[in-house]
Amino acid sequence: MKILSDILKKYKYDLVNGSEQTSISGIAFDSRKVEEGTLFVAIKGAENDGHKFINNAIKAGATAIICEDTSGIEAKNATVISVQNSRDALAWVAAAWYNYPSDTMKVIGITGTNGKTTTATMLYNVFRELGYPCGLFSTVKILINGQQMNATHTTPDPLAIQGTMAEMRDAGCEYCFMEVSSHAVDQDRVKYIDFAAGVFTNITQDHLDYHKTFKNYIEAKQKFFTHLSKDAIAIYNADDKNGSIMVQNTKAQCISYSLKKPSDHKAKILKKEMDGMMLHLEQTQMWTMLTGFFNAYNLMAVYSTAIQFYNDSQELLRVISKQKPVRGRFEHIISANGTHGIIDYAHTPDAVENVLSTVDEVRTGNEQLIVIIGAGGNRDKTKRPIMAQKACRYADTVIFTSDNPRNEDPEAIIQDMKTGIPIEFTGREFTIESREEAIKVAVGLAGAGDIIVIAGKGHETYQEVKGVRHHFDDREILMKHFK
Ligand SMILES: CC(=O)N[C@H]1[C@@H](OP(=O)(O)OP(=O)(O)OC[C@H]2O[C@@H](n3ccc(=O)[nH]c3=O)[C@H](O)[C@@H]2O)O[C@H](CO)[C@@H](O)[C@@H]1O[C@H](C)C(=O)N[C@@H](C)C(=O)N[C@H](CCC(=O)O)C(=O)O
Ligand SMILES: Nc1ncnc2c1ncn2[C@@H]1O[C@H](COP(=O)(O)OP(=O)(O)OP(=O)(O)O)[C@@H](O)[C@H]1O
Ligand SMILES: N[C@H](CCC[C@H](N)C(=O)O)C(=O)O
Ligand SMILES: [Mg+2]
Repeated sequence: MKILSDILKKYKYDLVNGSEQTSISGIAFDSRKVEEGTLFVAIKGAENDGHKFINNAIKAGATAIICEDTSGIEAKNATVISVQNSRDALAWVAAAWYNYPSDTMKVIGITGTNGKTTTATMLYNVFRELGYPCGLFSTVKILINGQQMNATHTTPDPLAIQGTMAEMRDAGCEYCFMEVSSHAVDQDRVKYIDFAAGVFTNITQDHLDYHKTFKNYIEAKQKFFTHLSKDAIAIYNADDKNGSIMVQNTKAQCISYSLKKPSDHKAKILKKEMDGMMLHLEQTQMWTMLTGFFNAYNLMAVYSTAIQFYNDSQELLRVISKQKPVRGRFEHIISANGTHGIIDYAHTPDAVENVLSTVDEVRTGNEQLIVIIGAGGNRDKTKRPIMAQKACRYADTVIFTSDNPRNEDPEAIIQDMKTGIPIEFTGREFTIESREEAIKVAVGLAGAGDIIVIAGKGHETYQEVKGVRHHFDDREILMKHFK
């Protein structure tokens, strides 16, 4: 139990009804999760307005309400607090409820269109190997010193973040690595977290369904760096067109990394192969099991961040060079007869370009490249034809298939994609809506040495159709047909 005035101390609000001395047994922003004594925070969302559920929350036992609009509230005995921005207030009370866990550890937030999971996961693994207790928030999973919890979002809601971070604190974590999505910044999910560092990987087209314009998308990511404190460090990719823009308003100390320009940390790719590459970094040659220039950027992000907190460069490079690819990111499987399968989470035009151009660089040129690709439903529609166009640019054969159709018609999503097929490619594509069938056909077409890239779902173990998640795992299906 906590007293309302304690969790609102120093926060700007108006008391509309009741008393700030009200006791609170918990916090909820979903009326369906309210219990006796809960503080209910009403949020205006994309689909619903939490204000409509305030009276339900009170009936369910809420003793206090935080909201922006107090009209229509049948308060009776409930305390009603009016604030300017409920999402901001939710982030504030969530941090206070769990006694500010981010104050007790170094929290490092990683943002960017692509590379967040790869970078955050590698940082977590590197610091664990260096002997530090650590936590990780990622798209794939949440980890506390090796103990796994399921992830529902790339960056969860403020209550889930603060609650999990409190568990990290209780487990003695010294570091917490967290993917920070643009949705999370826009919705204040990470506000009032005391970040020790922020990392920017890159920004290219995605999420225009949500942000509407690329400019808004850039601004959402920039806001994350603008909110860092003067004691924090902002580490950014200087080769990205918007790298310096990200950090232009930050008070944090800025550190840059690059493969092309003068910067604080610089690397060079010496040799690239299917299963790794040789990098030159800090006067040292380092072999890594990750491949592709995009992974050289991820490794630079890892090194440039880690060296801020752990200053033995050689030891750091030794541990970084031992890192394996992250699940579903350029995951390479070879069949008994020598066909190569690559499972990758490329679900943006830039990621498709990067993965396929990398395959193109490491292939001999005599083998076939078959790409299986789809696009998610209820997400940015404008990226669909561009993803298709990129696939056709490098592949010999493209099989268009279903990803997570969500509430859209999978056939219509595929049709959107196919408008991006260049005329000269016509006739080299198939449409096989069933993803399993698409994988089976690709395996049937491929011989020894040929390469099948399965893009878009990476680590995912489900296919989401009309709100239901059916078990589906690209890796499992590929292995089955590889036998
Ligand atoms: C568009 C979006 O980001 N939506 C997220 C947002 O929901 P919302 O605030 O818009 O919620 P809403 O459904 O409109 O409801 C408004 C309010 O009414 C409340 N409500 C609703 C019904 C009811 O009966 N009672 C009630 O109180 C809701 O709990 C909510 O507080 O806030 C919720 C809680 O944090 C999220 O679960 C939800 O994620 C949805 C499921 C989602 O799909 N989000 C994706 C797009 C997302 O966030 N993706 C990014 C990563 C993307 C990437 O980097 O690739 C992520 O971080 O995962
Ligand atoms: N630094 C990078 N630059 C560009 N593309 C990348 C980079 N790193 C990875 N990719 C591509 O993007 C895909 C997704 O990578 P990753 O999961 O690390 O990104 P993410 O930012 O966490 O994605 P999400 O937004 O879905 O959480 C990879 O499978 C690969 O195709
Ligand atoms: N975090 C990303 C994942 C996309 C993965 C792809 N398989 C899809 O369903 O679109 C998103 O929500 O946009
Ligand atoms: Mg991710």
